[in-house]
Amino acid sequence: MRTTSPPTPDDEAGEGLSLPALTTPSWRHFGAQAAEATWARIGRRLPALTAQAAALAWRSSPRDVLATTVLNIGVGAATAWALIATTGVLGELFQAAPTPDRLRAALPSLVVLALALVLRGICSAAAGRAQARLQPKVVLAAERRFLSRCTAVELRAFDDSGFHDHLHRSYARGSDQAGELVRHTADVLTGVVGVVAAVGVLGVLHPALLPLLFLAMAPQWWGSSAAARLRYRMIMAFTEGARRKFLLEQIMVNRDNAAEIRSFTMEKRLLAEFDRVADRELDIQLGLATRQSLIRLAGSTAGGLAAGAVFVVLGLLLVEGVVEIAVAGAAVVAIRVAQGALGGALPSLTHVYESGLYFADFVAFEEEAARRLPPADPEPAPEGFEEIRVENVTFTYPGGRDGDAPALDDVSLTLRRGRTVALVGENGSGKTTLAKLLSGLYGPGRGRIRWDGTDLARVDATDLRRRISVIAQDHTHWPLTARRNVVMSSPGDDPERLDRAALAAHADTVVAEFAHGWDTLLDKRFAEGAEPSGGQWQRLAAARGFYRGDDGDATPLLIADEPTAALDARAEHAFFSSLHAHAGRTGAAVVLITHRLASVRMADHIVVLRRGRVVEEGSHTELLEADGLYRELWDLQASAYQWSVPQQRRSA
Ligand SMILES: Nc1ncnc2c1ncn2[C@@H]1O[C@H](COP(=O)(O)OP(=O)(O)OP(=O)(O)O)[C@@H](O)[C@H]1O
Repeated sequence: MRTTSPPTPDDEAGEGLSLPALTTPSWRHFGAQAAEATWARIGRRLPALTAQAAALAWRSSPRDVLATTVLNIGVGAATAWALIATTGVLGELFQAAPTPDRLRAALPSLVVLALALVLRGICSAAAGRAQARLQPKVVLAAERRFLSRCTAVELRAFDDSGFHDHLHRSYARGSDQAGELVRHTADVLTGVVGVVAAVGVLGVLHPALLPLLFLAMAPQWWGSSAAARLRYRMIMAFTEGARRKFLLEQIMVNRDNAAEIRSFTMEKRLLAEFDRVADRELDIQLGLATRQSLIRLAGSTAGGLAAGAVFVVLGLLLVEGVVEIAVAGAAVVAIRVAQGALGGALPSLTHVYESGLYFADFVAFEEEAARRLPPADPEPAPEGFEEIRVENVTFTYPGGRDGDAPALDDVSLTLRRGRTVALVGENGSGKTTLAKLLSGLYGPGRGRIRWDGTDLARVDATDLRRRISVIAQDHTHWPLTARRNVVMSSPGDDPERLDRAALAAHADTVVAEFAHGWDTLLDKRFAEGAEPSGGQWQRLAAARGFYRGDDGDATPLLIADEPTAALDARAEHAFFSSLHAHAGRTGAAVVLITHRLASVRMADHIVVLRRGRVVEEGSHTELLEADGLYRELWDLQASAYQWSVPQQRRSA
């Protein structure tokens, strides 16, 4: 017989994880566009991008925009002034006179030069400060607009995978890129002002000097564009690797995975996969460093040759008497200034283009979100109802394929105040979907839901939801105190109402066990935070629903979607009793969704769904007599309990 020895840690590391290929993210498209951008394309888009950046910045802080612009122009003016003063200084210094006389004559121009440089420094520092204040304001304003859009769109937008992708792309890059766009645009402005100042001064000194300036700047232009393209190509080459690395990091640092990583001894395999990806990233980075050095070498060689050519031409102009020596000296300084300004502006130009692509996508998301807002000027929701009528409602989730069956198909039913209706049916039969329509989260595709005479399609959905309390199947674990987790469902903080809600949901016993009672923070990420169990969370979510529903007539509908899935038998029984008591005491209509048919028995009316259609309805007794799907499900659950007792006795 062959025996196999258990794998050693080294075997496990060797196996790796063999992650499959990732799908191409849509934002990669922008990286590709940036990598292929030519100066002509950038130039064509620049006016629109600058206008967008200016509008965005203006909305965030007009004061800082004005300061940035005016101070940058001040930097340019001071630069021009300093260059002209330099000509004056050089002109006096090159006079044929004794040195002390020359120095004395140059002194006024020297003072002007010093003043111009000081002014330039002050303007430059103040412009930097205004720019530094502007960027975070732009990011915050963009984030705020993004979040307000996300929370305002209709819920169905989240079921559309296209919208969802767009949302995540905008979330990941949009607001930051808005800030980058404004920052780089301001940097371009600073650079352009510097170049314009140098060009202006050279033009005044002698127009023949202008071609020299362009000759000196050409290698820089080339080097900058080559470096930018190289950078983008490398980023593109490693995008997939970076995403894999991120994915692996997320698996390893996520608390939810920590237990399974250890149980299945995945540590070495995860690290081996990480090393493989990281080694490839390192190779690419080292390759990038070498190629960047080569480009820098080529750029500086070309720059040196251009500088040599400039000096030769300047020398010829001097010999021919076209320019004086002072002008030639000032021209050298002006060319250096222009080169410095261009060196700052060129990389920013490519960044403006790249940020602009992301920002345009961000703006497109905002426009799309605006199209998905609830209708404007709806009617106010009715205060209450005697009857809710669901009439021939058909509903299909957005993003489904043609031919997909609707989640609800021609469903009709009636709810009345003070009565409990149970929705039952197998998984995927449409119960939760119906509950979401009843709670005003979705509107029906066809058919109507009416509160007495009012069609809910016409009313303000937010206003309507204020009158409904929901105990959701997938409730949120709010990172708040136990008290806030419950009372957040209604304005105000009423201790007696909190006690009643906790009692109804059996959350009082849960809270009694927390170290700080109601003031215990329910999130382990915070200091002294607690971690309730699934059933404890469920009781708190139920208390939240009861708390909201306990306000007289203001909340006439309570919907409980599988509220007891995680509860123990005692808590479950108590919960259903509370639910019925709630309907009796407040006069609210209660909708209960559950697979526990023993509890459904207590409902006033039971609706059975199958594949999105109502197939049976009536009281428990009527449905048992009808001998249909409900009977079948009931018998299955009942037989499990009847069978278990003799079985246990036999084995005892
Ligand atoms: N957000 C969604 N997008 C697309 N389809 C959905 C979505 N939610 C549910 N569905 C589909 O709608 C149908 C009804 O689902 P629903 O959640 O209403 O069933 P259910 O009766 O509540 O099921 P369960 O008992 O498992 O909770 C299912 O086919 C499900 O796949």
